[in-house]
Amino acid sequence: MSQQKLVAGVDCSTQATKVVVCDAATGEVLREGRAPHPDATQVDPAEWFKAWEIASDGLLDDVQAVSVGGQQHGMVLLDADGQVVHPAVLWNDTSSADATAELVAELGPEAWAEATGSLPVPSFTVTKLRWVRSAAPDVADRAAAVALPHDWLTHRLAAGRNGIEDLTTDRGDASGTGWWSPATNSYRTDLVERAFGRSLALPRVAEPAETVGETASGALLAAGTGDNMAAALGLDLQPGDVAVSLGTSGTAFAVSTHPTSDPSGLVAGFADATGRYLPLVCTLNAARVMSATAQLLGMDLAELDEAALTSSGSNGLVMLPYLDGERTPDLPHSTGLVYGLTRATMQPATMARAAVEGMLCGLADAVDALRAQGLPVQRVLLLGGAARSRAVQALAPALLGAPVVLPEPGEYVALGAARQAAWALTGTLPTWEVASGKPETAILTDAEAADIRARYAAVLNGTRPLLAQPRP
Ligand SMILES: Nc1ncnc2c1ncn2[C@@H]1O[C@H](COP(=O)(O)OP(=O)(O)O)[C@@H](O)[C@H]1O
Ligand SMILES: O=C(CO)[C@@H](O)[C@H](O)COP(=O)(O)O
Repeated sequence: MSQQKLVAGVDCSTQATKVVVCDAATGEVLREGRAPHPDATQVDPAEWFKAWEIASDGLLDDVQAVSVGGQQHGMVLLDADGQVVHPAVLWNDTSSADATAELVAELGPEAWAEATGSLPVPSFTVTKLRWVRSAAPDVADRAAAVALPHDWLTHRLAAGRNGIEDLTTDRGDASGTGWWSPATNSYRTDLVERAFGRSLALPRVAEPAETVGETASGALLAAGTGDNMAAALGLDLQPGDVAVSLGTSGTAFAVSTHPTSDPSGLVAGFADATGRYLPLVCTLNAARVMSATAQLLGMDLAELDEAALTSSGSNGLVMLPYLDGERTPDLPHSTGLVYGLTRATMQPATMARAAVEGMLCGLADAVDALRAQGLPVQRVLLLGGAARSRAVQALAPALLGAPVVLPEPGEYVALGAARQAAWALTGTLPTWEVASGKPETAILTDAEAADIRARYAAVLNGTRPLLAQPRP
């Protein structure tokens, strides 16, 4: 009789750490845990380790391999002894907006896209390096290495790792730094020096199925990856599939066998966790648009959903949901905007509907940007916390312009990390079935969706100078 092998996958995301323990052969989830993170854009990495300890408590006894998927881009600066010298500056911290403009102006958009596959936006780690130089020069002076959230947590979990020279990362997460080229599989250390004024130690880029260490209890540690790359693994994304993830960030991404480079900055030319590529568009405002609107309206998320579904439509009410500034379109200083208030539209249900539509219009533009890069969009797989919303499911097909598949609710980032752990453990990437649920019935016609998107585009384009003003 064959012995069941267990693997664990971790999602160290913006809002929480989630852990799943799975059967390595089938992917069946046997145990799960989660613990929240502080609600901030600069977070002491020790908080992630605390959350990991709580989320994994009592789950790991017989687990043979572990892998960490993590929120992309966050800057973790370490001194020569491997100690953290500043709270990690996360992907959704827009302090580096001016630094971004400087870096883009210095090299030019085409040169950045050619060098790294992407045009840096304030999320990218390279812009945070430039920012810290002037914002906290004493911190910059002490820094000897720079790592990403999943690199740091993997390092922290690895027993017997001695110092910054033992740090590891993977292609997927490295591709979001702004100093690694997916096309050539190599670091551009000149870009670190350009941003930071001097060199820093960088994690070694591990192979996709590599074992990079062992935990204190003797489980193998796989390379880990960025959260979107892990979700692609968890979904077993294939060409023609586009994943739309509605978590803290909104992302639309697809696997590709060739690298992309978009100097317009809309599509980031990332790498995936299998040796391929993962062109991706990311918005800063997704699930939290719904929770903030629910709070405004004095509703919980189920009531917001119900209100959005029963509303007769947004009737011309448009919400640009840039509550945390925005990344795509590149408007880091922007604030949100509600346009089209009349006595008829100034109603809770209409506002609920406009919030869901506004969030989805941002993602519809993201899916169009992937199409413009020549990526086929045969179907959209909806995931992330807000994919549980019935209103989202009902509005998404017509707004995104593609059939929507709803993978069964699950932690696909943690699952993808677990699948990578199984790959490192057994030497073979296992085939795990992804079960699909039944999405809510679609409620918009194509003509209605086109009208909503046209109004959204008109408000966005008409107010761009206003949205570029500094936030109050
Ligand atoms: N039914 C729902 N409708 C809308 N949003 C939801 C629903 N369920 C959960 N969420 C939201 O999903 C978010 C968490 O999603 P998740 O994908 O785990 O995010 P992250 O990976 O960024 O931590 C929270 O903001 C939560 O409010
Ligand atoms: O910055 C990006 C992608 O480029 C984000 O997608 C982060 O990776 C954070 O993701 P969530 O916490 O929202 O899952």
